[in-house]
Amino acid sequence: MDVSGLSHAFGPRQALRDVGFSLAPGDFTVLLGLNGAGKTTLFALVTRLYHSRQGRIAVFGHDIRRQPSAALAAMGVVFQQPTLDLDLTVRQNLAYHASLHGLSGSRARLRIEEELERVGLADRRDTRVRQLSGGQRRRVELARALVHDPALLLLDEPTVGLDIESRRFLIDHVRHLCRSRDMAVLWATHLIDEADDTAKVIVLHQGQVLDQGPVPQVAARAGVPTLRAAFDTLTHQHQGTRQHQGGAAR
Ligand SMILES: Nc1ncnc2c1ncn2[C@@H]1O[C@H](COP(=O)(O)OP(=O)(O)OP(=O)(O)O)[C@@H](O)[C@H]1O
Repeated sequence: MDVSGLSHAFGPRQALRDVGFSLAPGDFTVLLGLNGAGKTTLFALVTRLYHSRQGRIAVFGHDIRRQPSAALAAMGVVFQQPTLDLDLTVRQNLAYHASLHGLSGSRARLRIEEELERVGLADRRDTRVRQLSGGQRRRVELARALVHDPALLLLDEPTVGLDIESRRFLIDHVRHLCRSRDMAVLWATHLIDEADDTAKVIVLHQGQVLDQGPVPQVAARAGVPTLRAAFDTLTHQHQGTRQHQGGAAR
């Protein structure tokens, strides 16, 4: 996926400013930012919930404005807010999604079984979602996002509200998928420890990308040993620059 020059404002509030990055197949990239950094706005633009007026978004060659169907077909999304129908069974939720993506009959059944098997929920296929735990629901959402075999997986704060075990399962599973399917993953979070040294990171703060790249490189550029320290350094520097600019303008 290639994003360049992306900006978005809600009235006078600038939520994103000139954001750019690229994701290659097999990349596990953490979009790291505090609450309000602009992560959800970015997801909304990439998934066409909002329209981008400034900038370009292309999903493996498909421009989101000119070829929206092809671009959306190439991505799977786990939104921040749960979006399963609680009164439908696990399988019904996935079947509905599969048919939206043009999968039906035996192909859909096969793909649903494969993904439920992978997240360890094949034996809950006929259970209503309402009866599942929070961690299990998240796993169903992940299976659903993958049913149509996307080349790009987007997850917005996927571990919020999960216990340690469910969180570990989700991270390990997604990292494994990334490697085994050569899938590009964008994992948005405010939890720094979800980006280990083998991940790439995009540090998003107050709508701007402050730095991006492999975690060790981002830390080295900031002149500190860890991503946590790099995040603090970058955000403090940014704060300083803004205050300086504000002062100069007055
Ligand atoms: N619909 C909206 N109308 C006005 N302002 C908005 C709207 N949605 C987001 N914002 C503002 O845009 C900025 C970015 O918000 P966004 O939700 O994208 O951040 P975030 O990084 O996803 O944070 P969180 O994890 O809390 O959702 C914030 O200042 C927020 O208040």
